[in-house]
Amino acid sequence: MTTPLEIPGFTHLYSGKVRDLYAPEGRDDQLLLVASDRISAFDFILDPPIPDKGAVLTQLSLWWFDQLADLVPNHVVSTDVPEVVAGRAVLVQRLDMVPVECVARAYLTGGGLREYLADGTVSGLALPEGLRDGDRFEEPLFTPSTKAPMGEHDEPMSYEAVEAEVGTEMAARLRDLTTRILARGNEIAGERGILIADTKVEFGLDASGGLVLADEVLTPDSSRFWPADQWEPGHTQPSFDKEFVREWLLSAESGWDKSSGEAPPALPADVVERTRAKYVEAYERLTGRTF
Ligand SMILES: C[C@H](c1ccccc1)n1cc(-c2ncnc(N)c2C#N)cn1
Repeated sequence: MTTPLEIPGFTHLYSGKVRDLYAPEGRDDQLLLVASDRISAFDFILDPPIPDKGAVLTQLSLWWFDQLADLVPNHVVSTDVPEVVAGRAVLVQRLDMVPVECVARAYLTGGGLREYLADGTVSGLALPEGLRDGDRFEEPLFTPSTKAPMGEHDEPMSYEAVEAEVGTEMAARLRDLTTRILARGNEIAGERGILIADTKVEFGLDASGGLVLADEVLTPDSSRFWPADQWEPGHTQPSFDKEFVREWLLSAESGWDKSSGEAPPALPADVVERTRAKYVEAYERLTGRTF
């Protein structure tokens, strides 16, 4: 992992795969959430970073927070951030984070599909037989998971386990909000030719115990974005944003053997640029704004 960026007036707290968390010196009620240009695929952080990815996804998340403000309050305090992270950082209210990865799925794929094929359930929810990769659920499903330590995979969590962790009332609230956020996301994205297959959101509790939407929301890093015009159940769907990266890494040209466990080679410039363009395209199609 690279050395985290030094930001005068802020203390580095934690680095995730693609984001970093800082504390403002002298203020313990806020945090600075910084999105890097790092891109992750096949469980590796790839090289090189994708120019502007952090800024595009930060601005997209801020737009989604506004679209969802009638549904749930959020943790955004200000976008007046240090110049060195301008456009790709957000000052947020420090919350008591709920220890559950709140995942909602509108389509069956990824880890949910693997669990379904193994035992007919997703996060303990029994599903009908005969579902295929990419099939759409009538309503988004709440399929929570644990918050695994860095580098490990989140484990599916049954709804009963969520209730045991946070209580029945909070569990119901988490399920309701998480599924409604994805449903709203798909209402809006669907009109713009993008399907959001699934998403992970995080909630925290404010000082008065109120539930607040935190982290990032409905970005290609927290969700699976699929081009709607290529949706075809029965096989892996193309990723809206990572397809060029995946295709190149799996091609003979890269020389990479995915099963080797070795880190992938650096991405060629054209793959980097075309991937950057997909992030900008997602932002502009969803928000109607120019990046
Ligand atoms: C998972 C995520 C993370 C972000 C960036 C880098 C690595 C992880 N994270 C968010 C908090 C957090 N804690 C207290 N209050 C908050 N408002 C937030 C938020 N958002 C802690 N971790």
